[in-house]
Amino acid sequence: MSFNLGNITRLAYPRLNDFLIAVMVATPLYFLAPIFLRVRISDRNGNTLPPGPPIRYAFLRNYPERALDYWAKKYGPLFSIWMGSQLFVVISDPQIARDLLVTQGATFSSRKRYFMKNQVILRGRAITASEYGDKWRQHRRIVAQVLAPKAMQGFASIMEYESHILIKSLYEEGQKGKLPINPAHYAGRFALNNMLIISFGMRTDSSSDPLVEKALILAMEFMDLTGPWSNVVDFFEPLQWIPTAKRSRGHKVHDGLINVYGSMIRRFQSRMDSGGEVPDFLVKTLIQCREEEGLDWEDICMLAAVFTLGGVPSTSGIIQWFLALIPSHPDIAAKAYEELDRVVGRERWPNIDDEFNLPYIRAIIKEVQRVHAPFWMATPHYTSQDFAYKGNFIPKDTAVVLNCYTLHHNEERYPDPFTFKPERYLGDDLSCAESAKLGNAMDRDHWTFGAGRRICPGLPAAERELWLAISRLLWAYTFHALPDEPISLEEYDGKSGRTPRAYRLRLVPRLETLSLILKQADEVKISW
Ligand code: HEM
Repeated sequence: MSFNLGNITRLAYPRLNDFLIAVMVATPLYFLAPIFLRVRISDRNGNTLPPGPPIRYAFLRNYPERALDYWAKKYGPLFSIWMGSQLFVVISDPQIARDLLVTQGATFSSRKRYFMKNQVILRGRAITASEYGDKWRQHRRIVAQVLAPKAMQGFASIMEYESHILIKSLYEEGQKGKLPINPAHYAGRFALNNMLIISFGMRTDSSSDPLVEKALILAMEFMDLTGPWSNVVDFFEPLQWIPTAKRSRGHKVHDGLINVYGSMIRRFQSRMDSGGEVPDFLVKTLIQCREEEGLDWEDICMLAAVFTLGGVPSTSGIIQWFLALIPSHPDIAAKAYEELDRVVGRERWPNIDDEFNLPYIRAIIKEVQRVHAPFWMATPHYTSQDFAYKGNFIPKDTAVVLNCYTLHHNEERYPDPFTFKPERYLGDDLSCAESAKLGNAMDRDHWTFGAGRRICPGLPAAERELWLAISRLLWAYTFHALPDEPISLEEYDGKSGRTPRAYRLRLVPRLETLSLILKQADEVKISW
């Protein structure tokens, strides 16, 4: 018997080659798959991750709320998604939001150490970047003294004054309705002055004060750099070693915050040291309790800065969204005018005490916040331990997103959700802060200020500012878009906080009495 070796090798080698090729392809795939595909994880009781897209994403850059809304419809009110190495769980249902973020607050209240926002720019500070724990509790307690609803009553006259100046500067610079204006700068200065007074006891006394420009640019740059989904570097850690232009922008924002707010704090401190009079506001408290509370220099600067970072683009954004919406809703403006004329009259404008007598104006403000929440994803929370919820496993170190866009367009809660319809809030007599505490989460007005232990501590301040600005704008003006400059209600600027794309409108005085009222107060300098 003779063996034909030639035939054997011809038969065996192709198989060997196929096998080797298969191994060469499969091996890297085996190691790379977890980088590109979702992995199945379950706890020891067999609870698995909430369902979600099969592949991992590097970033969701523009309009991420649209992708989240699509996935929520496809995978349900609790879905999960992998962004590189980071697992996210997305909540799109009010009861689940309450069960997890509120009831299980001890597990669902930390923050991810986002590279750009929390490491490069805020360096773990400014409350919003602090992980859940003693430092966060301490910083939140310190600012709560200034921001609590009771403390806000002390700022009522300041906010009334700033809303007066807002209406007046729009009147003067818009030449009584003759000139179209972009309201961004005016709304920004209104919100900035309120925050400067609460934190430093000072204000800018003209629209051209360089501090307005500096503070607003820093806040907008912060919003642009810190989207919860927009930076690849947040989800692929090795990239954090590579210097990039974006990272340099982040460092510049950090340095800008320390320089701008640090130099104001230093001036304040040297006045205190020399025995001069300084107002009794946040910065004084921070300086006085510095040693006792063990605050370092960056803690103080960032706590002062967060008032403008957190409070300015959001509050001014809602005022801008209101002004963007109202020209295309003359029927709603007409109902507002009717209520204002009937309840307040034409001889004076509304003030803080009128709020609960003007339900339609309150309803307009709540509806603007529903259809144009500045943060469609709030600020992601982070889990500090494993948790199982109705068969779903949510591991420790999961980022948890409140999907406000889908929550705010829930047909069952808000029939005809894409229509701007203030009427839906008539009969809701609660403030946003009270509404957030309701036992039935389905009854909550909206989720614009987040939820649970991390809920926005600036809520009482923001509500007052919005009331004064919007009720007085409605009392004072009629609103006109320019025929050849349509105002977009779809597009926006900002990756974390969102403000409308630049637009112009004309604000025409509605009543003769406006000019008399505006004469009652002028710009004043408040500094030290
Ligand atoms: C209309 C205006 C505002 C809106 C829509 C808004 C919205 C939010 C949201 C969604 C969060 C995240 C909540 C969460 O994690 O669940 C937040 C947190 C925060 N906001 Fe506001 N905010 C506004 C005004 C303000 C003001 C005026 C201040 C300061 C005076 C402020 C200071 C903060 C701070 C410090 C945090 C971090 C809280 C924490 O992490 O514990 N906000 N805000």
